[in-house]
Amino acid sequence: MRPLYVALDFPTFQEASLFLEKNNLKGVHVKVGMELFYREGMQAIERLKDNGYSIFLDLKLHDIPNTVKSAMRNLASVGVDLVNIHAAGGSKMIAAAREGLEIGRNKKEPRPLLLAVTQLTSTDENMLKNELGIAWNLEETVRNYAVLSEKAGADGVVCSVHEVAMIKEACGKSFYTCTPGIRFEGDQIGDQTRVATPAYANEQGSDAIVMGRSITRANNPKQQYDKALGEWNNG
Ligand SMILES: O=C(O)c1cc(=O)[nH]c(=O)n1[C@@H]1O[C@H](COP(=O)(O)O)[C@@H](O)[C@H]1O
Repeated sequence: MRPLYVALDFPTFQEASLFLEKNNLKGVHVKVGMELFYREGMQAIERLKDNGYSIFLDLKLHDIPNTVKSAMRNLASVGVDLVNIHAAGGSKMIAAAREGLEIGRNKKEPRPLLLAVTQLTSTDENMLKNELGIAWNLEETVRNYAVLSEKAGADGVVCSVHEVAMIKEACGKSFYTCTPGIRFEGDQIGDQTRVATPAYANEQGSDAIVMGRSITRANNPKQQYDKALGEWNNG
């Protein structure tokens, strides 16, 4: 079954684990991002792993190749499912990230998959053109970054659901697509712009979805999680 990663965007490990326990979400797939990691560090990852969680470690590395390689070597040892970088770091940085992962991986476990963020799901056409100064349109930018990432050794990308089919066509069916920006019909979209429902992600063939606030900030998170899982698995 393809995973639904719940984004544990909480300020402390205590709040994150209380959330999982209180809502009977023990053992689900989770994503740890900057908010939690910058406070709790690798200990949080190790504790989640000890408790049987599958983890997407979302730190979106973007630096010179040598620094990214060394950082990835350290991150790899803990044995998470997925790690990510920004494709905008370029092909040398992406290749260095892959090298770091190969060197640092725990040989008893599968190597974490390396995903490159194409364009954040909060970015829209206007921002791309008028703030980032990118001449391609959004679709072309995402496609070009995906192709660049694939050639440089990434296992897949983070993108919006709307770009999955195009990326699979350009990079091959097995190139992994992880899609955040997931909302239920009628939800507040907040700071996201390229959003889609879990059902549409299923229809478009995403390999994994990431869902945060529509579950974590809901009145009944467990009910929303079950609803998302139902849509995601059955369309
Ligand atoms: O790499 C990511 O996880 C990511 C990439 C992206 O383009 N957009 C995006 O929203 N994310 C992450 O996915 C989560 C989405 O959270 P919600 O908008 O609350 O569902 C956040 O933790 C983001 O950091």
